[in-house]
Amino acid sequence: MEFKFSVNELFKNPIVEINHNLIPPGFSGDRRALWDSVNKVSEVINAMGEASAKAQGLSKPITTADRLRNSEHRLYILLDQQANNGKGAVTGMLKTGAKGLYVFDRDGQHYQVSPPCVLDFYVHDSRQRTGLGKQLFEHMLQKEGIEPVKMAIDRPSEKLLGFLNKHYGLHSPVKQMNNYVVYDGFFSKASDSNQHQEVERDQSPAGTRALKKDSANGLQTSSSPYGRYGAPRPPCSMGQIIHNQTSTINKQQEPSGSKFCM
Ligand SMILES: CC(=O)SCCNC(=O)CCNC(=O)[C@H](O)C(C)(C)COP(=O)(O)OP(=O)(O)OC[C@H]1O[C@@H](n2cnc3c(N)ncnc32)[C@H](O)[C@@H]1OP(=O)(O)O
Repeated sequence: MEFKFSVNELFKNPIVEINHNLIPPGFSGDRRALWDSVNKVSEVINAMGEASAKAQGLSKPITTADRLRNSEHRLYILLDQQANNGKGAVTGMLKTGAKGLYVFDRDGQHYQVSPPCVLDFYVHDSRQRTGLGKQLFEHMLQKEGIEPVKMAIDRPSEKLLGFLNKHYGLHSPVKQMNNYVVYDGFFSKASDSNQHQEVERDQSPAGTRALKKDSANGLQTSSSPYGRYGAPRPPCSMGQIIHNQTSTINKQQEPSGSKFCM
């Protein structure tokens, strides 16, 4: 995507990270230059946000300069510095950020988590399937020190599911009621000590559940160590409904209606 101004002058590197202050990395200049740069960054974000929404068939953009300004999200912007007669062009964007979510694993066990999420990902239509998405995604993984499997994906398109499968071997997504998708490794607890995510308190009413932060994605399981609450629980039918495992539900004898694990 080309702009009237030089994106090469605005952004000094082929991939830049923008946060809520909308200031391009490495900016130097007076107040007037700052105002001008922030306006140009906003124009880039709004144009890419709109193109992304259009590509995903959304009625309105989920990425705008205003929304970024009022969030803790990070937006990675990918440039082609050779394009547009040396002025450069913007070829991709990727927005990430932590979200407080309830997620269910395949057994219906629920977790309160605040994982890093893929929120909006777009490569310009004319440049898709040429490896730019991988380049941008890899940069993000490295900057955020996270594995793809530890991220939650907000309402992924078929293209993104294909992308994650092809490049990271992620398959059989665990679809959530909130339209997020996670993968099986999301729930594993191994090798996460070097990752840092915010831990949230459980909202369970009685406060009887012990909470633990277990993993990169802020995974917390609800566990009740004492008495009958410590006994293994049967599969949760709500979880099975969510994950479309109707055959399992039918096999169970449930005389008095559905059972909820909450
Ligand atoms: C949370 C969210 O943001 S969901 C929305 C994700 N964004 C979109 O769907 C917008 C339109 N799509 C895109 O912008 C891009 O295709 C992206 C961002 C998903 C991937 O970026 P790309 O630069 O195309 O990826 P890259 O070239 O590195 O990898 C290509 C792989 O992605 C997947 N992919 C990309 N485009 C397509 C497509 N049209 N159909 C099916 N799979 C596709 C395939 O696995 C492809 O490998 P293949 O060509 O061997 O089949």
